[in-house]
Amino acid sequence: MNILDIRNLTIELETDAGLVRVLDRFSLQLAEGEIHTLVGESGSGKSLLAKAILGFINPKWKITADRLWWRQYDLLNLNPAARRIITGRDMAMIFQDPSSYLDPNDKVGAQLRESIPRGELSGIYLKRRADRQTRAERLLHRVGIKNTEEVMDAYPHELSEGLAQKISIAMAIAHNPKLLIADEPTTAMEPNTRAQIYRLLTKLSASQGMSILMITQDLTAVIPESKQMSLIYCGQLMETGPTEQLMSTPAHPYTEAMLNMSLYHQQSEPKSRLPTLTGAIPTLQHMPIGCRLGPRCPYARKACVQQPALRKIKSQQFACHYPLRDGDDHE
Ligand SMILES: Nc1ncnc2c1ncn2[C@@H]1O[C@H](COP(=O)(O)OP(=O)(O)OP(=O)(O)O)[C@@H](O)[C@H]1O
Repeated sequence: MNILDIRNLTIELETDAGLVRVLDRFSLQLAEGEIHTLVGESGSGKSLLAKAILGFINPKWKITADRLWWRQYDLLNLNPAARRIITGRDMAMIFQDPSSYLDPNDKVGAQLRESIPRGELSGIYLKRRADRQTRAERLLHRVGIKNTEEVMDAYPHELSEGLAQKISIAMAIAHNPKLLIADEPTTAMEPNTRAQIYRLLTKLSASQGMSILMITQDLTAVIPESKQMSLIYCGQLMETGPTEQLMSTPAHPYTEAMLNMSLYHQQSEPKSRLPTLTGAIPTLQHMPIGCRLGPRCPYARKACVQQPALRKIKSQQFACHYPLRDGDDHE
């Protein structure tokens, strides 16, 4: 069952050059307990999508959607107070740089204790304080930290990058969210630490039935446990579906190009340059009309000045007039 259902979400921002569509009819569905990876180059609108889901919205942004549903809640039509309650209760986010999340002036223990929801503690002050401490230690155990006393007594800058990220995950899951948005949580980490963080997130998702929207810029960061994947380019959905299927038989030229790019980088001694995209990502003020990949796409033709509708082959969906594989049933 889809716990998050986004259909044709559009976000327009006011810039010096006028109103710009940073998300253009973007759709995404996330099932309960599922890990779904959103892949897109820098500036493609991934963080804005996360903000729209969490409700961190500037009142000046123009947001429309056929559907922006979280569980049974129609998020766009909730009043701000109700939305804040639902987001605070059900959702959490972690970031690329955990230190942006942690207060540098406060010891880790104090911050962890503070992250435990007040409503879950009862009794007199001394009991609540002791319970907070026990809950904080338990949180550390859940993220695989054993030397709890030492870690709680440290300031954030005294922690390694991986440890700091584990603390930010512990704080994010303190209220048992149903959705965790992980915005490039391992970028710039060394491979071992990266693998540890991924293992931890996968374990948490499996043990708590927590859905995770994993955000990344490149396909090499897509973990096998992420059964679903979506690719976004300049605010438009290019392709979405089962990760394995998209990796083995991409239908969209963008998915193919991203795959080629990641294969190229994985070669220890790259000999041949696999075909990827030419040119550069357009600026916000100069978005192409129709399919925004058009000017960089090797298969583009006249029809691409019209934005393609989403088409479907089994569970794989893509927005392309000239896909690498074809299907019959249109959505
Ligand atoms: N508040 C804002 N006002 C104006 N433009 C914005 C604002 N926030 C984001 N943008 C622009 O919207 C586009 C999408 O931004 P976003 O941060 O969502 O990209 P991203 O895919 O998350 O990139 P990255 O991977 O580098 O974080 C970018 O061109 C960005 O400059």
